[in-house]
Amino acid sequence: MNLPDIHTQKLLDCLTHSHLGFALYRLPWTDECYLVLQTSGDVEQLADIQELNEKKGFVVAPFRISEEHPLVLIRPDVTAYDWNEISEALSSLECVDTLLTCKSRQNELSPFVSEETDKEQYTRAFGRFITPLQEKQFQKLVLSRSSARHIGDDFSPLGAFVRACNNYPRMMIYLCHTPASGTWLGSTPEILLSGQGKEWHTVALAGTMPMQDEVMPTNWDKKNQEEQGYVADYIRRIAKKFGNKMTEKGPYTARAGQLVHLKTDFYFLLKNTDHIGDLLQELHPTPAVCGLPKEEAFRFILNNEGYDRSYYSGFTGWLDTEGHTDIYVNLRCMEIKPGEAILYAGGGILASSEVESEWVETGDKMNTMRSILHPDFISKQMETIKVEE
Ligand SMILES: C=C(O[C@H]1C=CC=C(C(=O)O)[C@@H]1O)C(=O)O
Repeated sequence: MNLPDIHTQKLLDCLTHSHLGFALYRLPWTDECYLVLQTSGDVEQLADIQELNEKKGFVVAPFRISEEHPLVLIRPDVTAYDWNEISEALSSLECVDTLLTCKSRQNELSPFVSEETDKEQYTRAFGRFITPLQEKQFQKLVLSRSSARHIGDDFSPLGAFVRACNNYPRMMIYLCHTPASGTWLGSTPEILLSGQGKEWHTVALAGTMPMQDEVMPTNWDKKNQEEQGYVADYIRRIAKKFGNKMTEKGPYTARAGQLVHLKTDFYFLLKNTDHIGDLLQELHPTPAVCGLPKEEAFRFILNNEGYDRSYYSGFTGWLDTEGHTDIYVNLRCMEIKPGEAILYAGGGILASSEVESEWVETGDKMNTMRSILHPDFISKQMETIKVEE
């Protein structure tokens, strides 16, 4: 994907610190992106996921809905597809001149935390997670962490979005901003729910290995298979509850950037598209980001993980049950703030998990975003890490 013309680049970057809500997203294996923009009023904030029933717009849902992290819906006052349409749509906005003068607000940077301290905190959290797993209170728990990275004043969120599109053809890439949720950029491999009419699709994605010199490893150990099996059992049950004629493909090895995961696809005929919010409510948070049993794991994570997941491991994407819906789990993502980016990643923990390999895995997952942070990284990355296809 090329960058749009310079005026459009500037406008899209300005939108990330404006009072408007917008999302730019590109679906896997496509080369053009969509723009969804709400041109007036505050974005809608919903009290719970079920309120998404019969709604249309771009959804940004946190891991847990709170006053600080509301579930937001961007009303599609303007929608456009490809840079030509997007440029035209933006240029004809009434507020275009005001937009160009929008300055980003100053932000107090997160205190510097060394890699060592990060690891110590993670290790302590791992200790809190592994004990109840070994005592069989949980079958699985997902432990995650965040890490702040400095970004220069000249950082362009749009530039990073385009780099992500070019580096990760298999992923859904999005750049989204609302005053209520902040600015987020992600490159996610995990569909939560997509479809149109009666035909719908969801996946069970779990288990991780690094790519081996552009070759996909397929030697999945018992821990990874078990971890993905839990997710698949859960998704299968929900898909059967809300759908008919379910078919299943997998598990198979699927690439996501410089990682591979185990994936099962579930295709089904949705009984009632008016209840999409109910279905999302039951799917989220899946055991790929939370744990089992679900409610207990959700509470355990909130009380013991030791930090705020915010919108990481929530879900995001386009919702339109009269057209097409493409909603993804918010993984391999970062929040962009003035001067810094907060990167997030986690991994499934079972009683047999080991802290060192889990720590390394979260770092590998964070590299998905880290590698698009700096413009000069693009050439370095081309040399050292081949682009996916
Ligand atoms: C929780 C994340 O990934 C999930 C998706 C695929 C594989 C995962 C794993 O192997 O643990 C996780 O369940 C993340 O990227 O932060």
